[in-house]
This record gives sequence, C-alpha cells and structure tokens, in this order.
Amino acid sequence: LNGTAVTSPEANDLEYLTPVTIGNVTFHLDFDTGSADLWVYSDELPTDEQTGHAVYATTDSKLLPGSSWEILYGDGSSAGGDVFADTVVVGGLTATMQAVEAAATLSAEFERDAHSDGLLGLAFSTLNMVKPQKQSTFFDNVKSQLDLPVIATSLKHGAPGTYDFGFIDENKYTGPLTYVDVDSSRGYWTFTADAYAFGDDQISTSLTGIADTGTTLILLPSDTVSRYYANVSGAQDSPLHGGYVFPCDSKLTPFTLVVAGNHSVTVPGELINYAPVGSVSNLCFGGIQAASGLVDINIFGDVFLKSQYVVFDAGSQGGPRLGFANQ
Ligand SMILES: O[C@H]1CN[C@@H](c2nc(-c3ccc(C(F)(F)F)cc3)no2)C1
Repeated sequence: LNGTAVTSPEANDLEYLTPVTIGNVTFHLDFDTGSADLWVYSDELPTDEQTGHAVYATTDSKLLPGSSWEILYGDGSSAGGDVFADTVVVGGLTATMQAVEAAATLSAEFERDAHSDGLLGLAFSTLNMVKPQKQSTFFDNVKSQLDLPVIATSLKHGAPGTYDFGFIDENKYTGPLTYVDVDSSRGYWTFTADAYAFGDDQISTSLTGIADTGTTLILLPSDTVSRYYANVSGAQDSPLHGGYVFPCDSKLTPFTLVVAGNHSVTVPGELINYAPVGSVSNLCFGGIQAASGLVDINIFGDVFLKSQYVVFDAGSQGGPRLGFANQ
C-alpha cells in the first residue's frame, strides 16, 4: 500500500500544513524532515494556548507510562510533554501504535503560530526526543507497508503540493532524477554538494547541509551569503529586518548546487525573493540567509525544495540517498 497527502502553504510559504487523523480528530501538522517527533497541541496546555488549534484529548488516550519529551528547534523554539500510543492516518496510510507526543508546554514562538496543530517528524528515528526510550517516526512505522521505503516531496510556491509515501510519481517531475548519498549518522537527511554557483559565478567548494522541509529558507554560512548578495544591487544585511533585504523588483541570481559529479540542482532567482518585509516599503526579504548560531549545519529548506521533486530514499537500493528532479 502507498499513500499521498496534500500539503498546503501558509502565507508566504512560511510552513506547509498536512492533514493527519489521530484517533478520530484531524490535525494540520508541519511535516519536518529535520526532526523525528510527532507532537500535537493537547488538553495539557494552558487553555488559552489551545485556542484555535485542534487539541489532542489525552484523557481519552493510552498513556506510555513514564515517557516524556522535550524538543528544541533550530530557531530556538521548544515544546515538551508526555507520550501516548494512538492510531495515526496520513494519506490513507495507517500506523496503529504510533507514539503521539502531547504538548504540555510550548515556547512563545509556537504560541504565535496560529495555524499548525503540531509537527510530524520525518528525519531518522535516532533523532527522536522521547525519554527514557526513543520512539519511531510515522515513516518508520509504515515503511513495511510501502512498495519502496521512500518519501517524495512536491512543495510549491503559493499552491498546494504533495507528500508521496512508498512510490515515485513520474507525473510530478521533468527530466532525470539525480541521486546523492545521504549521511544519516546525525539523524538528518544530510548530503554534500561538490560545488555550488551563484548564477555563472562557480564556487568549487563543497557544501554540506540537510534537506529540511521544516525550515522556510536556505540557511548558509554568513560569508557565503554575503557573497551571494554582493551580486544583488541594493541588497543589504538589515538588523531591523533580521537579515538580507533588497528592492522587490531586483533580479535575483539563481543558486545552483552541483551534485553527483556534474548534475546541477538550480533554485531560480524568483524563488529567492522570499516575501515583502511589510506593506509600505518596497523591500523584500531574501530566501537565502545566514544560519544562526544555534544551527551548526547548512539548511536546504523550503525555498530550495520548492524548485524540485525530492525523493527521500531510506534505502531502496542500499544506503539512504536523496533524489532531485526539476518540477
Ligand atoms: O530544528 C530544525 C528541524 N527542522 C526545522 C524546523 N523548525 C520548525 C519550527 C516550526 C514552527 C515553529 C514556530 F511555530 F514558529 F514556533 C518553530 C520552528 N519546524 O522544523 C529546524
């Protein structure tokens, strides 16, 4: 059995939310290939923090005795609580004994996120934060039902896309799929590009990072980022806006990763114009920004992933790998 779930972008493609049924309640979760915990807003939160969200009724649920979780995300946000076992359905696929992590505390950033009802982690289960015993991700729990141990993402700019589980949909991409090996030793979908380019400016330095659907932007070392925006007239690193901004009518340079020898994966300049900074100024915020101190790895987030149909292959032909094709 395979499955497909439709995922929809919030404003400015800030995050993509996908319906997940737990028990008989549907939650809209932020699928995150950069973490490995499935957690939901719950009735253990202060009532005002539950408002506007689907809420997991822990009183009707099967507790995992003595288990708890606490997670910290790359932007410094955090969440924590206790753990239940429940039936979880995504795109027609069912995991009967899925660890569902009920949020009892949320950091301020989550309190401001009016739309998502929690996260569904799709990184490797070694990254799961449940103690004393790590729990399996939804993907690991349904993997045996799938034709292939793969997740394929089609995230789009300002339009619904899909998460395919168990199969690769030829109708969703053009040209060849180019595969690159993944180093899963830190639990992420980590890969290395042999070189990269800003337009025609070839940089023959390798670049290692993670494919992360839960991060909105592309986060790179600050010197790399300043080199990118040197090509964009009027661009400046603005403390007021928290990163590089430029005139919204700027023509942005494409960003290319060279992988698997000589295959180019290119993000068109248009996708690197992330969004206007506000309604009055004609400044736009860049889709490539510097990775903050908390994050010690480059992150190829949604701005990167939107240009590609991406196959997260857990080992259909040996080790884990990522496949990229234009969409
Ligand atoms: O940790 C890395 C793993 N993937 C990245 C990720 N970050 C979030 C996140 C979602 C929502 C919020 C909030 F709602 F604004 F609080 C904050 C962070 N989800 O995945 C970073």
